[in-house]
Amino acid sequence: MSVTTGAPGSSAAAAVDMIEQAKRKAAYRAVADHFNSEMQFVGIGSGSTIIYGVEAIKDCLAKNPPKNGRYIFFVPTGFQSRKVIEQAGLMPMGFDSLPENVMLDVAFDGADEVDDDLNCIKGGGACLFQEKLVATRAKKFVCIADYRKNQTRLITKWPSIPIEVAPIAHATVMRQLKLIGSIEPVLREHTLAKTGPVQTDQGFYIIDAPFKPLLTLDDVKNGKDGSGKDGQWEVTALAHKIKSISGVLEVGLFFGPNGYEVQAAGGQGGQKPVAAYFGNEDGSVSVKQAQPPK
Ligand SMILES: O=C(CO)[C@H](O)[C@H](O)COP(=O)(O)O
Repeated sequence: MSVTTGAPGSSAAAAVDMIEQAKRKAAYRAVADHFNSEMQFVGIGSGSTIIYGVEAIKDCLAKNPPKNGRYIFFVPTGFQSRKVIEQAGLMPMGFDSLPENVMLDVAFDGADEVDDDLNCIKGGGACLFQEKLVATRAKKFVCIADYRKNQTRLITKWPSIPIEVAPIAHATVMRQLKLIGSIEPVLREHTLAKTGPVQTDQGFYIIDAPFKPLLTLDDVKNGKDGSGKDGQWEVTALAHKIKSISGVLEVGLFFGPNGYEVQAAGGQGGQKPVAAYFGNEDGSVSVKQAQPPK
């Protein structure tokens, strides 16, 4: 997760402040549209933007508390997310404590980039595996971000795909990624006091794998070749290809049918969001959303 700072009063500080306001605006709109105090189980993602999502939920609950002293359980996607839930005075529940057959009413999370089909890159904060577990356990998965993440295609501004790998396999996975067209994948390392590879909540490593900008299904329908020839991939094809490499626990591409579509087909959950909210520089919020069920 990169954080830009600047001296108070400087133009860099004003830019940071504007981005933070954009995240907060998006979070409040997303929560107003998709959360209510009658819900029972809610997923909470990781990163800097979700902090505003939890703030918005807390504000909503202060105005409309659950009736009859009922609790809402908030399911985190990792250590940071659990801390955010606890610090807000909300009730955390571990993913593995969810009763069988229970779906989350909604899951909110940030994103590193979202395309026009609502495919996402996630994992900038090294939490992709648990984020995918939670997203696919939700009736609806909702992303919150600022305008920088809103792009037509993935790998437009965000440079690479985070991939969570078993430490013992990281070198062999990097080699495989190069063979399928990744341009110089890197093992993510600490940049501050500690040296060595970043470890996820599972004790795994993260490889950041750059690719050419990814094609959407519309691009393919319009005749473009997304099969990986010359390193040019369509999102779903690339996600399956990376996931099939031995040693990969999870790929930071959230793709395929969304929760509405999966449920309409008789299944549960979907890893693609049903809606993504982007706070803009001018204070407005843009929404990309899937058609809800009739
Ligand atoms: O996927 C994630 C963590 O692994 C985050 O949700 C994503 O990186 C967005 O973070 P931020 O809200 O700080 O921009």
